[in-house]
Amino acid sequence: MSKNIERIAVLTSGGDAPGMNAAIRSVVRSGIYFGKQMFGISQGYQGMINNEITPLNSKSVSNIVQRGGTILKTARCMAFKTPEGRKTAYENLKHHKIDALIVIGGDGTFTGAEIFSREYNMPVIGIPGTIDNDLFGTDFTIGFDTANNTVIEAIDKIRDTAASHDRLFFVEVMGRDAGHIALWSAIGGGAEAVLIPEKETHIDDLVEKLMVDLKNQKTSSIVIVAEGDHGGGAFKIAEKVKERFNYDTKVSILGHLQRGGSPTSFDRVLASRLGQAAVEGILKGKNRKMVGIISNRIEFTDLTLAIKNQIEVDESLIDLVNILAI
Ligand SMILES: Nc1ncnc2c1ncn2[C@@H]1O[C@H](COP(=O)(O)OP(=O)(O)OP(=O)(O)O)[C@@H](O)[C@H]1O
Ligand SMILES: O=P(O)(O)OC[C@H]1O[C@](O)(CO)[C@@H](O)[C@@H]1O
Ligand SMILES: [Mg+2]
Repeated sequence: MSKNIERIAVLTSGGDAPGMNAAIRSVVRSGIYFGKQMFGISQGYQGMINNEITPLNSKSVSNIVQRGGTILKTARCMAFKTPEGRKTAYENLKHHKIDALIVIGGDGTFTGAEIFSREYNMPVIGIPGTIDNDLFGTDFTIGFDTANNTVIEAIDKIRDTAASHDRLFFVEVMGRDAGHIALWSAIGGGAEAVLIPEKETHIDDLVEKLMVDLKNQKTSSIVIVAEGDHGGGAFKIAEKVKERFNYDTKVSILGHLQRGGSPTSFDRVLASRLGQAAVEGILKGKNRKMVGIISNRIEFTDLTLAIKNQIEVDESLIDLVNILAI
C-alpha cells in the first residue's frame, strides 16, 4: 500500500551531467502542477546528511533549462554508505516531512537510493543523469548526447591540425567503465580506431592498421581512447605505439570539459520527459524504479536491474568504426 505523497524532494548525485537542471526543473514544476510541495536537497546525499533541504517553487527553477551543471550541486558522499550516515539523512527528511525522493544520477546514486528506500520505507524514483550512458533500462541517459557533441567538436578541431601536420592523435574521452562516448564519438568524428574498456586493447593490431593506412596515403589519423581502456589510457598507448614505428604522435585528453556546457535539445527534451514521468510514477505508487526511455517510450525498470545490467557494448558500432575507417 503506497503512502499518501504530499512533499517530494529532489537531488542530484555523482558526476554532474548537462541536462540535470532541465530534469530538476521538470520534476519541480510537474510536482507543483499536481499540487505537491517540492524540496531541493543540495549536494546529493551529503546535503541529506547535512540537512541542506529547502523548499522550491516554480520560480526557483526558472532560467535553468539551458544551463549545464546542476543548481542543486552534486557530491560523492562516503558517509551515505554507512548505516549511521543514512540514519541522520532519514531523520532530516522526517524533520521536513518528506514523503518521497527523486534522485538524479548514475549507478552509485541508484545503489544508495535502493538501500535507503528499503531501510526507511521511503518511496524513491531514479532519473538517469550521467554522461556515461551505462544504465540498463534506458536507451539514453541525460547528458550523453551533449557530451558526444562536445567530443566531436573537439575531434573536428584536432582533425584540422592533425591533417595539416601529418600527425597521429590519440584523443582520450571519458568512460571509466563504459565505452559508449568513445564509440559514438569515434563514429561521429570519423576516427580511424577506437579503444574501449569492454574490449581487450591489442597494440599490434592497432599499429598494423595505422601502418596500412600510412601506406595507403592516409597521412594523419585519430584514435579515440576511452579513459578506462585496458591499455592504460591515451598517454601509455601513444608511448607503446611510438616505440613501434615512426609517426609524429600527439595526445589530447579532453577531461572534464565533457561534463560541462549547455545541454543539447535532445538532452533537454529527454530530461523534461523523464522528470515529469518520475513525478507521475511516484504519485501512482511506483517505487525503487528508474524511469527511462526505450524506443522513444517512457519505461520503468527496477533500480536493481538498472544498476546491475549495464548496457552491453553494441558490437555493430565497433564494426561500423572499422568499416568506415578503411
Ligand atoms: N553502496 C552504496 N551505499 C550507499 N550509498 C551509495 C553506495 N554507492 C554509492 N552511493 C552513493 O551514491 C553516490 C554517487 O555514486 P557514484 O559516485 O558512484 O556516482 P554515480 O551516481 O554512479 O554517477 P557517475 O558514475 O555518473 O559519476 C556516492 O557518492 C554515495 O553517496
Ligand atoms: O572526476 P570525477 O568527478 O570523479 O569523474 C570522473 C568520472 O565521471 C564520469 O565522467 C561519469 O560522470 C566517468 O566517465 C569518469 O570516470
Ligand atoms: Mg557511476
